Amino acid sequence: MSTTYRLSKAFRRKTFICSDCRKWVTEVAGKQQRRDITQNHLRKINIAAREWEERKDAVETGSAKSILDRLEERGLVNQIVGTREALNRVLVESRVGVYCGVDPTAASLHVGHMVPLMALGWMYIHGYSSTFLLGGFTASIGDPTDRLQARAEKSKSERSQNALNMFEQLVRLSTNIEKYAERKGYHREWAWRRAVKNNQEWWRKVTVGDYLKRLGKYMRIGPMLGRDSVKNRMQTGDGMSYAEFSYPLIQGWDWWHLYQGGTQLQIGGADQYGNILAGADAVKAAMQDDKAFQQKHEADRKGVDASADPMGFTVPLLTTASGEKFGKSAGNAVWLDQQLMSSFDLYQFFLRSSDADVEKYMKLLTFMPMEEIQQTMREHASDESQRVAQHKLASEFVELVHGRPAAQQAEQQHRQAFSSTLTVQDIKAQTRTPSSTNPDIRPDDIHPSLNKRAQPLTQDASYDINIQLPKSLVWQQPLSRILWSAGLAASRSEAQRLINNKGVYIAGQVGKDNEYVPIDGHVNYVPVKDPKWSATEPLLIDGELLVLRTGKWKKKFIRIVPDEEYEAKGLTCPGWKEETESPADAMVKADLAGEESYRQEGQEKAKISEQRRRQNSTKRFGGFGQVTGARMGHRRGPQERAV
Ligand SMILES: N[C@@H](Cc1ccc(O)cc1)C(=O)O
Repeated sequence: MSTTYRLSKAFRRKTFICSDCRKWVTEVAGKQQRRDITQNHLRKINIAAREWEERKDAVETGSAKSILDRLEERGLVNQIVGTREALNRVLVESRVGVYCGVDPTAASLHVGHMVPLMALGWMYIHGYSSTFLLGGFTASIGDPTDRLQARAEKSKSERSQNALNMFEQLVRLSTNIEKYAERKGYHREWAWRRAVKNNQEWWRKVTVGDYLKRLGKYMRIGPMLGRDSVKNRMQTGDGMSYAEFSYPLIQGWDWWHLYQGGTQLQIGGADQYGNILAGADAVKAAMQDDKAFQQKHEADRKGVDASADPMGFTVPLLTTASGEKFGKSAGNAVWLDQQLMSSFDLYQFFLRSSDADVEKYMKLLTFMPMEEIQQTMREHASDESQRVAQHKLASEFVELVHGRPAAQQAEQQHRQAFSSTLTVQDIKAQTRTPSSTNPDIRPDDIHPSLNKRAQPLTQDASYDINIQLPKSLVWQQPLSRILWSAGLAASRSEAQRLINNKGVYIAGQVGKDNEYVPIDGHVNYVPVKDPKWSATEPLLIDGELLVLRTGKWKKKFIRIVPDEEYEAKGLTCPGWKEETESPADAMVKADLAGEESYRQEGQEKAKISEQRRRQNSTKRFGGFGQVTGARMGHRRGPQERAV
């Protein structure tokens, strides 16, 4: 038997066609499976190989840009592991595989994750076989990169819930990337390959013996000890567990696993340079150890001009023009899950981008061609108040992550709610009829809300500007409580802070005697000045409609319904019945608390070791109860108990 045709000069897979029996042979762990091959399939392989050659020629003769040039021009490349020349060569030469991993440390991806995933998306739509990897196993160890303290241990059920959510999200995202690219003129080709994997799949089977013999044996601890994350932990942080110390090798093993199927490249966030570098060494070591693989690999690569070394690159950290970490809006993480952040809110988040940032975000976070971005910026410059570029960015991004119907709906709602000619009549119409007037929107396009926040009027939009609340939660209730129930604040205390800071507005007008009166024509907002103010009823439009705004952008049109009706509809919201804070709110809070402590770490190095010493001694005296007590206190303060 000999191999006459290999798909894998381009793909480098262990799949080939047997010259004797003319069948597909797939080799898995030394075992061969044979399948019939159709002429049609052969033809497709030939076409794909020819197209690749043509593209390669075009790049080599300078008539087309290489993928690396394209990524760089959009600002998607930060540091390269390996040399730029070698990386460019590899990418021009063959359809190498590429992967990017994400650890499910929360229930949802957030905006910051999107930068490396966009780089992966670009590679996918240029024909490189792409793996979206979920670090189900690695998350249980916790990447110690740039952290002075180990991540808080999560329960097994929380970990698996997070992994399930995020896996599903990655599947949806990879499909959306394809759909979105289609609209941008990148039509799916037969040779495009994408996969979503969970590293649990192989870690379940790896034995300690395998790991130590095939990888551990070759890795020197000198360079590993020299990494900043390790040094900082040893000197000023909490010390480091053996598992965390091994994290880069474990990530490296993932790469080795994928490398055997042709994944030569890894992409990561800005902080992943060290892990990718260590991973490249690990792959080389494991390859040296596996003589059989090496021989087969070399045979497969005959005629390929480029290096077979594992390579990679990192993308830049997403920041605002003023240098802040992007992805936290008014203290909240910008989640991509519609159950945690509605399309409307996500749209709004991007609508708030500054003029100095918007172009950069379009390059990093959309598939808009460069010419379209420039054209949009020119239009934007002619009247910045229209926020043309921000609207464009928002609608492109929402389309990418939530799909086109959701983006269209969010845009429509925004344009309406923020138009200067908005009238009470408009709001009444909007809250009475289903908010999705767009015929393209089907319930399947927008997945239903499972979360406990205020529910929308219709089933086919998750969170939106129109909500209903039961009368008992509004009537004679403090405004802070209404804000919380309406989803405008993550807790009652946060709501109270907003009111104290004069960040809450209510649709109405101030009458002759300085009293509030409801509006009836154009919508006007008055700031709530009195922190204890609770006189909401006189401001209800027609006795049933309340319009609230927090800050400049967040609005809710609230229709008040009898409690029985609210209950009959199966609706729920914070404060309703036994509901306390929703899981989503609790998550936002936990994340904020985490972020806050992370931010302070830099300044508090000395304090941390002091704290550790104190904690140790408390533990010795049975201080666990205290720790738990403090946590519970954080979740629900005394003033937040049910009234
Ligand atoms: N360590 C990566 C996630 C990751 C996990 C496993 C991998 O193989 C690759 C990447 C991060 O924290 O962002």
